[in-house]
Amino acid sequence: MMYAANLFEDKVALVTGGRSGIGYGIAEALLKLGAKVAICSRKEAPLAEAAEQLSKLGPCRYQACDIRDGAQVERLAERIKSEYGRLDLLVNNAGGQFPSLARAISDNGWNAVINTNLNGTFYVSRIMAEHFFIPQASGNIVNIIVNMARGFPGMAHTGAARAGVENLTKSLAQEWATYNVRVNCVAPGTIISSGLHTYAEPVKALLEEMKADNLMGRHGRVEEVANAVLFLASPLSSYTSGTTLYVDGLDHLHSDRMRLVNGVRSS
Ligand SMILES: CCCCC/C=C/C(=O)SCCNC(=O)CCNC(=O)[C@H](O)C(C)(C)COP(=O)(O)OP(=O)(O)OC[C@H]1O[C@@H](n2cnc3c(N)ncnc32)[C@H](O)[C@@H]1OP(=O)(O)O
Ligand SMILES: NC(=O)C1=CN([C@@H]2O[C@H](COP(=O)(O)OP(=O)(O)OC[C@H]3O[C@@H](n4cnc5c(N)ncnc54)[C@H](OP(=O)(O)O)[C@@H]3O)[C@@H](O)[C@H]2O)C=CC1
Repeated sequence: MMYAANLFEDKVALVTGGRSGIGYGIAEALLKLGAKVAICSRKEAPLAEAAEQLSKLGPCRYQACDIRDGAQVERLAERIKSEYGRLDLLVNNAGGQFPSLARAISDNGWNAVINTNLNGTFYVSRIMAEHFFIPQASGNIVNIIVNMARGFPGMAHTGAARAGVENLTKSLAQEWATYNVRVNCVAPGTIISSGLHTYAEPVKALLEEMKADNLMGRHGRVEEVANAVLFLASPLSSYTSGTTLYVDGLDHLHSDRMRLVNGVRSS
């Protein structure tokens, strides 16, 4: 860890989807640098277990919350207010999707992915801004999206949702600059994390081919995504807002995304 050990001392951060994978890694990194952290996700038991582990590093509270439900997000904001009294950083990490050809995505499947990745991100951002960032006249939002720079064949729903988040980021960054709130995205490529375990064969088998395609010859690590978040969350990036930082070993410039379509076709 090369950032100053007290970089986030006295800062409070909310990491959605913080019970697993990339979100857990981000929460861990923030705690190591002195932050107080809250994590949320839908499944209470693994969330409580994650919070117990993370609490060994520093204060970590949890609350079950489906980011698609504004009322649950409001209750989460109230809880953060009563536990910590303020919020300095929101990491919109919760998200996901399933591989499918576009023509096979049901209306319900489409809506589930849009609601999770786009609507959920908006609800949490607006509610945390109203409760904390705007009254405090300070705040920071980092949205975890995905590399979809050249579209996302095989996961068109999430490509559309994440493109929406990227554009939302540009809008909120401008509207909320006056309140001293910065908003940025981190766009991971393929990262070795619990998220990848959710995919069935033969999509899983594609991961090796995708690794071979990558110009750095490997997949990314959770810590590499967390480090990008730390930079955007910190004063080291104080003049940066409305941008996207790729953590993808160049996949946004060079990758064969159609591999996924071929994998889904043969499944
Ligand atoms: C291959 C390399 C890619 C690298 C880049 C990206 C990597 C990652 O993002 S890894 C992170 C992955 N983690 C996750 O995706 C976990 C979270 N995902 C989910 O929770 C679900 O996928 C969700 C987003 C769809 C939300 O789930 P939920 O609301 O609980 O959905 P339901 O089970 O109620 O289903 C709603 C609707 O969606 C259809 N559906 C769900 N899963 C699939 C599937 N695997 N295949 C096809 N359709 C699916 C489901 O059938 C429902 O539709 P209807 O049947 O029409 O009612
Ligand atoms: N791993 C990778 O290669 C990449 C991942 N990403 C993105 O990074 C983020 C984290 O991925 P990763 O850690 O790998 O995957 P995980 O599946 O481990 O993490 C997803 C997290 O989001 C939570 N979550 C999902 N839906 C909701 C919801 N509606 N409300 C609240 N929480 C929710 C899940 O918890 P619960 O089920 O309890 O709700 C889980 O903790 C995701 O947005 C993912 O799409 C982007 C690019 C690449």
